[in-house]
Amino acid sequence: MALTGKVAVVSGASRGIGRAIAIRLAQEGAKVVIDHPGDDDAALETMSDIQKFGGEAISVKADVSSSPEVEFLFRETLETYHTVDILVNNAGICPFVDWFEVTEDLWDRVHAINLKGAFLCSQYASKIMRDHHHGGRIISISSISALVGGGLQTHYTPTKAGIRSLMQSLAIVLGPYGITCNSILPGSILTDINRDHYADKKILERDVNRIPLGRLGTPDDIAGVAAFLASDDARYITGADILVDGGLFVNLQ
Ligand SMILES: NC(=O)C1=CN([C@@H]2O[C@H](COP(=O)(O)OP(=O)(O)OC[C@H]3O[C@@H](n4cnc5c(N)ncnc54)[C@H](O)[C@@H]3O)[C@@H](O)[C@H]2O)C=CC1
Ligand SMILES: C[C@H](O)[C@@H]1OC(=O)[C@H](O)[C@@H]1O
Repeated sequence: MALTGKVAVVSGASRGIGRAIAIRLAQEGAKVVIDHPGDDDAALETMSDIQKFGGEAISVKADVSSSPEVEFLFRETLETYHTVDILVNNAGICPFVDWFEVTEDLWDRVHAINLKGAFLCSQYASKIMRDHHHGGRIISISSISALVGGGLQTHYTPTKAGIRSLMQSLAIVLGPYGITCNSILPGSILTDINRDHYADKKILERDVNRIPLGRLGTPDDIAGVAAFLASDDARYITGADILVDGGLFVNLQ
């Protein structure tokens, strides 16, 4: 197994893409820390799915937008597994809201969870990786929205562009420590984040028709790419993006 003996922290791993990544990394042999913001039942389900195939995981309640809670997340990780080799910055929210209705509070909340959360987790994880002298992998779930706009996502797309930019800058700073920093840019993946949005069949049909591969993505479509970036095969990749969108981005005409 490609990740045997590695310790991976996955933020927002109770559901959706984070959950699929946590399970896939555990299938590859990693010991996984399932971060969640208080989503206990779903986090326990992720953990029990991992334990069913003999994988190892713990779950830790920590809101990534809070520095003391992120400190707690990494303290618990060190107490149980003694190091961190892989961080996946996945936690995120995307309320679909009209531009004229976007409040300062909403703007701040989305930025605090999506972008500040990636900053806090990356800084805590990279200090451990630096001090333990074994290199590491930081993988952030940005979005196709780092490259294009979204009419109902004016408060969200800047956070995804920011995460991609953070990974590029961290690739420079952390390269000398053997820590790679990359982004995955998913297109439209059906999860709880957009389930209500896609309950509107017209919106669903419109979006699917724009995807050359003819379907929305699944969390597993992203999990395999995260496992690759965490593996030794990706050792010379840093500061890069992998767009995983079924061809949506190139479908202009
Ligand atoms: N579903 C999609 O089409 C796309 C999703 N993404 C990104 O993928 C990531 C995962 O989203 P999905 O799995 O789709 O949505 P989801 O809603 O299924 O999962 C989001 C996860 O983040 C966790 N979370 C929310 N606030 C948190 C906080 N303060 N601290 C810790 N965890 C928190 C939730 O508990 C949940 O496990 C997000 O960053 C999202 O922006 C990017 C591109 C497309
Ligand atoms: C949640 C949305 O469906 C999803 O989020 C993104 O980042 C993509 O751009 C999609 O719009």
